[in-house]
Amino acid sequence: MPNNIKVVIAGPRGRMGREAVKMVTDHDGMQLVSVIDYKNVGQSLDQVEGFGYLPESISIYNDLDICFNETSPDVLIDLTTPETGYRHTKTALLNNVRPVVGTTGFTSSQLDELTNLAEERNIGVIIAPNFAIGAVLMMKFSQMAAKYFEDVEIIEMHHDQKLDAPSGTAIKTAQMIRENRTSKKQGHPAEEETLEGARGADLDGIKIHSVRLPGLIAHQQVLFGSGGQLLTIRHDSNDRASFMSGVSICVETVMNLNTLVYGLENILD
Ligand SMILES: NC(=O)C1=CN([C@@H]2O[C@H](COP(=O)(O)OP(=O)(O)OC[C@H]3O[C@@H](n4cnc5c(N)ncnc54)[C@H](O)[C@@H]3O)[C@@H](O)[C@H]2O)C=CC1
Ligand SMILES: O=C(O)C1=N[C@H](C(=O)O)C[C@H](O)C1
Repeated sequence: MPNNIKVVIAGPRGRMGREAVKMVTDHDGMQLVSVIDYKNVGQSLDQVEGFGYLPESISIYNDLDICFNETSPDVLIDLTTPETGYRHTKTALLNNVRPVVGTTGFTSSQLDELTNLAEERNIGVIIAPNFAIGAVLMMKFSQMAAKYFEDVEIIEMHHDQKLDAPSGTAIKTAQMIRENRTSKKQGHPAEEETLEGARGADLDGIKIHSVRLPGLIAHQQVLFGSGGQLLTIRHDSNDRASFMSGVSICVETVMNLNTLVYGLENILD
């Protein structure tokens, strides 16, 4: 396949952004046409530390409208922060650039607003809280298990530089489990927290516990319990390369969408 999908990446110096720059640069069917950052604006990415391997110059922009106008990307990959990612996604839609969003931490009203905007503009968007295929399977297996186990708690564990809690993956997992589970308040009916937060966050009765420690990357376990048995479904991303095949699938798929898709599981066969 020739270099036919033109891609811009927001957040290229980040942990995920650096992997995405490599993935797009190495991909025969994609061309990195520009990046969005607030540092080194007007310079070329190959002059920035860690990007000396790039074979050609890639302009760094801060203003999205100018970037889109001058480099005509088809797809924006956003790997930034919740506030910036939301703003970028909206601007991309208004410029007919298709967003593939890995950034987590959007509120449900922001997701609703972006869904409506995509529909109005008749343009595809993929928002994927987790691009790792193994994580998608963990979520799907958990959704299956929820038919048989009504008591479940989620423990997500991430590196200590993560901004949002709970993780986007944990929220998506709970939402998928909720589809197969009768709403239930778990634990003892009279249980009380003697230390606030001890029982974790609550999504329709599903408890979510967030761990943040140096040394971790991205891990989650979903625990299902019933009389005399415990089922644990666990996924570990030990390297951010684990997310890149999912990013690549999303970039290719978003070219043929005209609505917003929330979750990689919705586009995998
Ligand atoms: N969907 C998925 O599979 C995954 C999603 N993530 C999410 O991706 C996002 C990024 O994660 P990391 O790379 O670990 O974070 P990071 O902190 O390493 O990178 C974020 C980057 O965004 C840049 N940035 C912030 N504001 C900006 C702006 N206004 N314009 C341009 N760039 C800006 C920062 O300079 C930084 O380089 C997070 O929301 C995280 O939760 C992370 C891993 C996997
Ligand atoms: O910030 C991260 O690192 C990750 N964020 C995503 C999330 O919030 O679920 C995906 C993955 O867990 C890594």
